[in-house]
Amino acid sequence: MTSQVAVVMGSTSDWPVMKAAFDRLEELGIEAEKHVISAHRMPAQLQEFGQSARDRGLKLIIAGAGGAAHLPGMLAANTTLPVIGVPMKSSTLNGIDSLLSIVQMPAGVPVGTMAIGPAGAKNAALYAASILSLNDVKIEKALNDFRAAQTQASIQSEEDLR
Ligand SMILES: Nc1c(C(=O)O)ncn1[C@@H]1O[C@H](COP(=O)(O)O)[C@@H](O)[C@H]1O
Repeated sequence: MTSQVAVVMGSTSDWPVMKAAFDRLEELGIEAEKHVISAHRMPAQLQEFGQSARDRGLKLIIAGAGGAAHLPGMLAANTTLPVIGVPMKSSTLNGIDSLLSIVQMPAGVPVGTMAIGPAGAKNAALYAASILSLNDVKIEKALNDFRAAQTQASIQSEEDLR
């Protein structure tokens, strides 16, 4: 089956965080593939990946990177598919560098930017699911089920506290 979403990261060191996005997509029944493609270290591969993404049948790209995190923006520069960026928490600047590199795109080339770290990675998958649910009732149902389970877990944790 063709993947609907590509989870792309700048380094294998980003995988422990980006796995949260990949796993959440899987839980929602969304076919995904994963790649390490650095805009800085693999510029030709990055361009080729971005420019062929739509023709390969992908619907959306989730891109995680840290530090001078140009990967999501450079993917967005090479495709008109939606790109969702996830800033990694960097060791020196706590991910503020990653966040600002991803969020401050020039007008004309948008990247939908999530929060720093694992919460951002999980929300990237949920946000991707919301977009795909516009044309897919199975994903819409999976999202509704996820929300209902989340609400139930919160109610239960409140009751456990008493
Ligand atoms: N921000 C980028 C890009 C890019 O934007 O092209 N390529 C790698 N990186 C980031 O460098 C950090 C350290 O990478 P290494 O652990 O490989 O040294 C990672 O968080 C990666 O996303």
